[in-house]
Amino acid sequence: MKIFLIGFMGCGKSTLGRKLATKLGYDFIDLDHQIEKLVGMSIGAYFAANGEAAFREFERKTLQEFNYPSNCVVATGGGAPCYFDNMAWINKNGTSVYIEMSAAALARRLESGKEKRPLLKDMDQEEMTSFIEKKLEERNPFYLQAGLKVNGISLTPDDLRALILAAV
Ligand SMILES: Nc1ncnc2c1ncn2[C@@H]1O[C@H](COP(=O)(O)OP(=O)(O)OP(=O)(O)O)[C@@H](O)[C@H]1O
Ligand SMILES: O=C(O)C1=C[C@@H](O)[C@@H](O)[C@H](O)C1
Ligand SMILES: [Mg+2]
Repeated sequence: MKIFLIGFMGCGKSTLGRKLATKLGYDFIDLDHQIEKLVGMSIGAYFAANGEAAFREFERKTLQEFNYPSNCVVATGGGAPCYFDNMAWINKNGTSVYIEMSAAALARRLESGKEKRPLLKDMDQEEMTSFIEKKLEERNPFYLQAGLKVNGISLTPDDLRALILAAV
């Protein structure tokens, strides 16, 4: 089974995904890290050098052309499902799981680590909360196409595994 974790920055795709993969005995793939490996720089540096549109193209190519093992957990980039035909591609090729959280909870979590996230790096808590609220409105129509939606607050890898296994 190929499990694609989707959701906003900070919802826990990378952190939970790695632990979930270990529990299932699956490979773990973090598409943001894969992109960083392929372009030879951080996502922040890639945004600064080439802009967001170039990043989205590269992200689509990486998502859709990666040679996935048959059993894996994939942490997608926060924006990946919301561009091109990526969400349809994800649903055609795997089981998608949306880790949902409120804008306020995401903003609290993202306070540390925002320098690594180019879309957020210059914002304070208040700006971040309203930016995330607006982005979630735009992105939810894509995220909500996931086969399964789970609440990301206090979500443990064991909870996530149980919810996924119950749903498939
Ligand atoms: N289930 C959880 N409970 C509590 N804290 C968490 C949980 N999952 C992640 N975190 C914390 O939230 C922050 C963001 O998590 P993570 O990097 O996994 O998010 P992400 O969804 O991969 O974000 P991005 O889309 O930017 O890659 C980290 O500091 C992490 O330690
Ligand atoms: O939500 C987004 O648009 C992003 C999320 C991160 O995972 C990275 O893919 C990048 O920082 C953009
Ligand atoms: Mg991540």
